[in-house]
Amino acid sequence: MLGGTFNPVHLAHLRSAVELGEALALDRVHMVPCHVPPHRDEPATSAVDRLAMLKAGIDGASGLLADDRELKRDGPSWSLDTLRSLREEYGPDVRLVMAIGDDAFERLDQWRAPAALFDYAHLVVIARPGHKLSLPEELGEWLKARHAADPAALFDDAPAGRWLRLSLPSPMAISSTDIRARLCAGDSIRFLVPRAVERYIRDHGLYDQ
Ligand SMILES: Nc1ncnc2c1ncn2[C@@H]1O[C@H](COP(=O)(O)OP(=O)(O)OP(=O)(O)O)[C@@H](O)[C@H]1O
Ligand SMILES: O=C(O)c1ccc[n+]([C@@H]2O[C@H](COP(=O)([O-])O)[C@@H](O)[C@H]2O)c1
Repeated sequence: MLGGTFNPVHLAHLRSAVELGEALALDRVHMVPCHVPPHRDEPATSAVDRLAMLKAGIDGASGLLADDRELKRDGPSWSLDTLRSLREEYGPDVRLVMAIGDDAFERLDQWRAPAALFDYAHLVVIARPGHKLSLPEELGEWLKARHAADPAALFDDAPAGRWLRLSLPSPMAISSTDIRARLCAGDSIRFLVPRAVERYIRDHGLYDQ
């Protein structure tokens, strides 16, 4: 599972999903747009538009799924509920992985029931270019016991419960914030998002361009 606000989805999200799947030999990657982001202001762009852009961006790519399960729940889109629902779908024995970028990982201690997340999935932290990972001391200490040295160790003994930081082959310094700023300024976003996402943004007049 790779969750996100995806406001809008960009090539680093999509490339990360593909490379994550390959690096860990995953059967599929559920890309899950949040309905109501738990720890940031509600985006001006609706969850329906963000999901539609994600679908357009994935464009049938093998192994990637645009997963709308958070849009079906009201209230904050807690990842704990999403993992619980994936675990129910796949059963107790399948290895589940939740992937998040460095920036999200640094704030894990502010998430809802962070320890309980590990009951449902492994956590993989994707190195984000231009970002030096810096964990609050207490969070770093707490995570030590759950650290896996490599992907083999991550999957060694249990379908959930450990974490690992991964540097993927094609890191990209792209962010949705930067894309929104470019659109606001009337600048090009060509080659930062898939062509179909660019078209959707234009056709729906999103981001005040
Ligand atoms: N360039 C990137 N490289 C690696 N991981 C990324 C990158 N951009 C986003 N992520 C990760 O993907 C997940 C979803 O990201 P999100 O939708 O918040 O995109 P974003 O570009 O960080 O958006 P914003 O700039 O609005 O915060 C998060 O876990 C985030 O850390
Ligand atoms: O469950 C939580 O408490 C929680 C708190 C902050 C973020 N998340 C999830 O982390 C993912 C990345 O968040 P964001 O804000 O970087 O798009 C996204 O799926 C969010 O729903 C989840």
